[in-house]
Amino acid sequence: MDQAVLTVHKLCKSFKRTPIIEDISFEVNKGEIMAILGPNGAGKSTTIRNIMGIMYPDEGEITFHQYGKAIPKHRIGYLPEERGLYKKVTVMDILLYFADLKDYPMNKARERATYYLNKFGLEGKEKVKVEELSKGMGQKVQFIASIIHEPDLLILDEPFSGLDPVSQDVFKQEISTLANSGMAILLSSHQMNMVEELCDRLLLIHKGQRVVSGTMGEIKQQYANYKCVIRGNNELTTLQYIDGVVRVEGSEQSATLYLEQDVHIPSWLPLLPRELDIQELVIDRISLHEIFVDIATDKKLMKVGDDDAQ
Ligand SMILES: Nc1ncnc2c1ncn2[C@@H]1O[C@H](COP(=O)(O)OP(=O)(O)OP(=O)(O)O)[C@@H](O)[C@H]1O
Repeated sequence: MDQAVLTVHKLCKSFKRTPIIEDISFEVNKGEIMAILGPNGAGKSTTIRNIMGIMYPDEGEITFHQYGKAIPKHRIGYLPEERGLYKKVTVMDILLYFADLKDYPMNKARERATYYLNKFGLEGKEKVKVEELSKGMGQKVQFIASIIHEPDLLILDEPFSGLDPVSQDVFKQEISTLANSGMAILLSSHQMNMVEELCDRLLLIHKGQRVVSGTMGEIKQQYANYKCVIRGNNELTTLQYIDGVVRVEGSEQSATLYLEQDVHIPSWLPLLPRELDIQELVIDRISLHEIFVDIATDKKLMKVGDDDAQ
């Protein structure tokens, strides 16, 4: 049975009477990685800031199950979108400071700080001032600061932005390890590949509204239709009129045919005209990235408001 750590219920928030978040609901369970996805300006950070009590919802409820409505600051870790640490302080001092803010024992904090600094390739940086770190190093220190006190719930606003691919992988692995140890994790991102590989469930919002939500498996099954890439010299209009094709993108040399939902591939393949020039043919499901782009660019009419995916 899933154990909910955080529930957001029918959250609404407007700025100057303009609705920014409309009726957003989701849960984050123990040991689970939940992602809020959405294009720039979708309302991801606003949702997180309402959870963190940085701003207040106009409507809706936020519940921290074991702790009720009050934000259990000692049990939450938070990596804000606005990065920044006190510049003149050393790395170890800043980490101990954050632990102290959460009343975490100093000896344990020092141990954990050393462990994570080593893990993130920052060994020997304990006495270096924050201002001397590179941007990525600073982000790693800030990440450590968010988990130093062993929170039950970790909220990461765009954790991968500004990191090189190696550091992204280090973060990804660590987030996964933390979830396996029982932490409930909510993260926002627009890096689809990361979310696809890392997260158990996701909520895709667009213009402040839920567009898609569910487990990765449910979302792929429901929205990730097949696509067929054909390399060869073919007229795009010929391809467009093949049964089961929703739209065609690409060039006459390499075209991508997006297929209708529920197309049965063995039945569809014989529908390809015999005169097609096929040098290469690949059939695959569309990726989360493509689902996201389709929605963000309003290419596909998604089922807004369907409750069966959650
Ligand atoms: N304090 C504020 N006052 C007025 N409008 C705001 C405020 N904060 C956010 N907004 C608006 O709310 C919308 C959502 O912003 P938000 O930062 O939540 O988006 P986001 O999904 O996190 O985007 P990004 O991926 O670009 O960080 C935007 O249109 C933004 O301009």
